[in-house]
Amino acid sequence: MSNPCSSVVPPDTPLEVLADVLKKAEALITGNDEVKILLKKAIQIASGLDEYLEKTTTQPSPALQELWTRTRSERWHENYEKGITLFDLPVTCITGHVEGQVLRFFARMAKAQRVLEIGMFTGYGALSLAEGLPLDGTVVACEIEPYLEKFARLSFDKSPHGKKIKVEVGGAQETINQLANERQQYDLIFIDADKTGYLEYYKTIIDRKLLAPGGTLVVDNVLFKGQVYGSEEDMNENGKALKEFNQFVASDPRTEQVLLPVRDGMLLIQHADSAEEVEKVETKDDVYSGLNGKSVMQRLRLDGKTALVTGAGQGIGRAFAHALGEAGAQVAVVDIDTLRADRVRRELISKGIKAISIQADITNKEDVDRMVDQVISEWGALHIACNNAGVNLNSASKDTTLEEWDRTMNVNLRGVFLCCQAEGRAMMKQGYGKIINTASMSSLIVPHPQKQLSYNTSKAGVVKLTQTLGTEWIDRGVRVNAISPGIVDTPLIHNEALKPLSELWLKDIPAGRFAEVTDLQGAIVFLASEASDYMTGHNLAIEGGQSLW
Ligand SMILES: C[S@@+](CC[C@H](N)C(=O)[O-])C[C@H]1O[C@@H](n2cnc3c(N)ncnc32)[C@H](O)[C@@H]1O
Repeated sequence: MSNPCSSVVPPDTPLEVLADVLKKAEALITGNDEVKILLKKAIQIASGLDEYLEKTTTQPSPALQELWTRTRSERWHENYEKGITLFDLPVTCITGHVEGQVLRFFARMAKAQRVLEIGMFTGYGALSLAEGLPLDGTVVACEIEPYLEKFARLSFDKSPHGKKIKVEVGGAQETINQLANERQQYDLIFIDADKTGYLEYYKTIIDRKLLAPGGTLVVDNVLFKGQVYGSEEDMNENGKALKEFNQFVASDPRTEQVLLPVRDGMLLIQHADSAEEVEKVETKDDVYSGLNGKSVMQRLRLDGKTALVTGAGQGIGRAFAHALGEAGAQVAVVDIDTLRADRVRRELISKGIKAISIQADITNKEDVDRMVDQVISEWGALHIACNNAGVNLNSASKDTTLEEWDRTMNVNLRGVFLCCQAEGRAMMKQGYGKIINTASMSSLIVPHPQKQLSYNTSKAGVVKLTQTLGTEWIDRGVRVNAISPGIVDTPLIHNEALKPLSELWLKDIPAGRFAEVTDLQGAIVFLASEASDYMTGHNLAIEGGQSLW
């Protein structure tokens, strides 16, 4: 990938301007060989740096490369003449490879969740920022040109990170006023729109607290091709605006800043008052500073953790696998059905989550041991285990066959015991682990009018097993808890035989609807995270209030 600001397009950074000036001087010199040699050397150093940075920086993702190529080959001037764009946009607008990578690093280093970009153009910066965010991160990108939203979206749709980007079409000042009215806050803000608007953007961001505490504001083009420190005569309107902007920020006691000479200059700004405010605070305990320095949201993250979920090929297990992965864990998708497990594994990989699939029958001890061994040999540890696989067979108790009873107990109770035992042994060796068993609301009430003695009994057994293990293993660092879902809208309840019961069930649910598998995702992340470390043996019912009626 080459620089858009090379020979084809006018110089766009102080270095490019310098190289250009030196080349012009070289062309004018006649005779004096010594001066020529010195000029050549100066040209080499000035014009070689950007290219060297391009080469030594990690190459962009395929989606960014494609976006770059499309941006370069678009006929921007013609678009303007035909009225497709409101303004005559120069191709040098694009952030580009090195700066894009810097933005990606900033997003990662700041552990940013929420990013605001003012001035998107074709989306190179927005996509670079999105690539640096966790799966649940968001970039709001402001852009005045409606055409650019469509242009950028084509490339965003080809990237797994594109869906993190929301484009706000319109004047950026109006958009950020609206965001401030909504009391939105961002961990990272990138200003890269009309230069004469910078000061107002800055004032709105700082005065109206759009920048979250501890957040960073990054402002692009603050050197403006060297004009801000060059002679007044060479300054155009934008150069003047940026000089004034830089002076204002430098003398603002509310912020501190550093100017990095990356390409056309990137100014990093943070709130300065935090150090003084912190001094004034009397109680600086774990509540104030966060346990081990981590905020509660950071303690809910599962980065670096490894997890397995049984019955993850569909329904609740699949939702658990996605939730754990979105929170940062690497996930082993376990199912008796290889194809289903692999399908979910591929879903996770497509979202950038590290995942493997394991075929295992949880009623078979060898399979269960192999499942745990495989996770540990793949990732070195097992931190989180969700024992979710189960069956639901129904019959009036007087007619319940021994086969139904045995099958239900075999999968729902014996299988969960086998899993807990193998997982608990591995976790106790590590001194830390989280086991979450899927029980059921039927461990608390007797759902009706369907008859399901063996199911209810097995799930009550899962709760007692959870309580017993939860108290037995807590001093070895292993927490065992259960989630008891109410009636979940999974393929299981769309079974013809169960359909007539739906209306009756709905009358019993204060929430007035069945649970969606997504209703359970917050709970699984919480129970898997260190935020719930003091909870053990608990049965967490998520049933829209059904067990209370
Ligand atoms: C330098 S380009 C942005 C480059 C972009 N950050 C990137 O990563 O490639 C500036 C963009 O700001 C947009 N813009 C200019 N004035 C604006 C305004 N008042 N509100 C919103 N967008 C504006 C322009 O249409 C242009 O696309």
